[in-house]
Amino acid sequence: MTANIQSTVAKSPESAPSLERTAWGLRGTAGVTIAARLGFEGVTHHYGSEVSLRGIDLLVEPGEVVSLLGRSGCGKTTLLRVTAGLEMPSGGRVTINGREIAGPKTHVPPEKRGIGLMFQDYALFPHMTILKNVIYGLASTPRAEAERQGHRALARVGLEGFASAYPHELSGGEQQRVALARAIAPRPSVLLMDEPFSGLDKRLRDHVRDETLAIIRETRATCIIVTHDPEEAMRMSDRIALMRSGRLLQIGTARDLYERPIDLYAARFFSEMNEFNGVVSHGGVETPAGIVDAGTRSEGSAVTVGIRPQGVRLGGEGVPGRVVGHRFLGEVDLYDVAVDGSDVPVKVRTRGPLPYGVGDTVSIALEARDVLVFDKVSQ
Ligand SMILES: Nc1ncnc2c1ncn2[C@@H]1O[C@H](COP(=O)(O)OP(=O)(O)OP(=O)(O)O)[C@@H](O)[C@H]1O
Repeated sequence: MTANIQSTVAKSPESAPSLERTAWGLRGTAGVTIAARLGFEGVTHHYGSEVSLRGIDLLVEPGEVVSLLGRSGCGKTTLLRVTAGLEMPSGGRVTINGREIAGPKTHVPPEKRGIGLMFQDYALFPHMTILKNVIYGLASTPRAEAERQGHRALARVGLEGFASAYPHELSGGEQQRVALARAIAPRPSVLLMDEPFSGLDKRLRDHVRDETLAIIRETRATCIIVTHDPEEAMRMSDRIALMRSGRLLQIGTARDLYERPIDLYAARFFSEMNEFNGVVSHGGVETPAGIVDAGTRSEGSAVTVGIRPQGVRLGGEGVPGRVVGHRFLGEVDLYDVAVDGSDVPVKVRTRGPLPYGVGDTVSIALEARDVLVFDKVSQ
């Protein structure tokens, strides 16, 4: 299900102007909802004997967009499914505006939660027209009104000309837009999106993300987006909830998580790292890349120092090394610099190439803001 602009145009039904197929609808025309506060208190979940959620506490403010970020299997989708009512929590509770929708004795059915869902595979019904797909969640609304809302949602995603088409006639990108229109048509107060962009061609993805975010903001829905892509999380959300092994490891703004990651695992999520173990001595830690400030770590404690490759400068004063690798990556260049005391070369990321080649002697120096010191980790 790859989507690209060419296939988009090629598949246009004759009745529809092909140019419109890449343009989204007018901004400000998505239906507005009353945003809700979504709460999780000690939410746990098991699949049989396997624990998938281990006590999730999280409050998502009305109209806030929060990304659930984490590696495969950490429980992101399960938390979304518990919220939607597709899974029952084993413990804890989920609330909307303080009202319990899932708890030890409560299970509000999915269709009564006022929640819009968008799945990774879009989950469109192949035998239904696009309009029927979009108004699927409006079963209790009078038909004419449901169709009016459906057309409006389709217009907002720029697909009003495709109401009577079928999903297979649309590209992946267009199907994504239909899924979005379906999710917003009932004006849900909470919108849940599970990897909504993962099926899209990379060239389309940024544009689709921006348009989708504009629609989310317009609807004012409270939104949770599941992703395993840190850049996507940073781009899309007000706050990021980083998950690991069924737990919320850290929650904060993109800047919080990038600048003050709670541990090395969190730091690794947002950047490649040069990592060295060391011991705090006289307020500093000696590493093969230079001495770094130990911050508040106590004297004699074992630490792991993480250094972002973009925080290593080449040239000038610093620790001597030798360039053992150089790759051109377009916007940046990546150098590998061998230094005494480390079997692994120091990775250095520069904006554009520098006048050094493999075999050259260089010196390296560290930018303090790209140096992070954590308790020593074994892995
Ligand atoms: N239907 C199921 N039956 C049994 N175990 C499951 C089921 N669904 C998920 N799991 C397990 O529960 C854990 C959490 O899965 P979940 O799908 O929530 O993670 P995720 O972070 O969304 O992963 P992904 O990014 O791969 O979708 C994993 O260990 C997974 O193997």
